Amino acid sequence: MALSNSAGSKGLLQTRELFEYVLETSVYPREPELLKEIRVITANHPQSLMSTSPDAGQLIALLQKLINAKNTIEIGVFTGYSLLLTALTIPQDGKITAIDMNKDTYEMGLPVIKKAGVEHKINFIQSQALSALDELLKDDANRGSFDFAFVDADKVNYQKYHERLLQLVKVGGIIVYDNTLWLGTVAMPEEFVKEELKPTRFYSIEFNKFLANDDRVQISQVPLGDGITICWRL
Ligand SMILES: C[S@@+](CC[C@H](N)C(=O)[O-])C[C@H]1O[C@@H](n2cnc3c(N)ncnc32)[C@H](O)[C@@H]1O
Ligand SMILES: O=c1cc(-c2ccc(O)cc2)oc2c(O)c(O)ccc12
Repeated sequence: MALSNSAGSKGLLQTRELFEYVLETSVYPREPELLKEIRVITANHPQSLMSTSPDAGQLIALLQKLINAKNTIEIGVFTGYSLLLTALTIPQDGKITAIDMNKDTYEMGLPVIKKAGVEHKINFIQSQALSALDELLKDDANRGSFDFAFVDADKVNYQKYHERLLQLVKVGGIIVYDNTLWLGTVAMPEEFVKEELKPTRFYSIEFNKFLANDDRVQISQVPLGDGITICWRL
């Protein structure tokens, strides 16, 4: 099924044909049916573009499998594409702490999550992410307890999330940040960038430089979806 949040564009690849080739050849044939359902539901939302792209999602699931992720955290749920992806990937007794200030969008995808039989793995916290993370940090049992974190929310706060996640994610765990290439604008001269994209472009450039110099993590920035940066906690 070709419907996607980003099939109307070429992602970050050279041509739309090449992007569609990757999706049609390697991504959609392996995408679970219920994730496709979340994409269909999300397509009706005016901000459907925000959904994690299936090609990036496929790599995220692979990373989770590789490290046997069991206890995970997600900042930025929206309608639940990345949430369901994680819920389908981790084991039956795995847990996801899923944080979003908007519960209405989470509830759009919830029937599909229930149909998948994975709701029991999810602790949805409706909150500003910073305060939710600070709350988690108050309990010493949470420190170093998470195997995997996925961050896909307000880019202005990524550095603040990073400092907190470094305390919550165990050594050997992984933190993935979405949108680190911000629609390709991080490498465009500022005068060519649409006004509404400029603030996030600025924060993304600063965050990318920060991560490049952070020796608490080993990183790889991957041009899938809108750019994801994988951080391995050292
Ligand atoms: C890009 S969408 C997440 C997409 C999601 N990962 C998916 O696969 O569909 C960003 C989400 O972050 C949430 N968000 C933005 N800023 C936030 C904040 N400061 N605290 C909590 N949630 C926030 C928004 O409500 C929105 O649902
Ligand atoms: O406006 C966007 C677009 C995206 C986006 C673009 C291309 C992809 O392959 C994936 C995602 O992501 C966004 C996002 O995460 C956000 O918080 C706000 C806006 C957008």
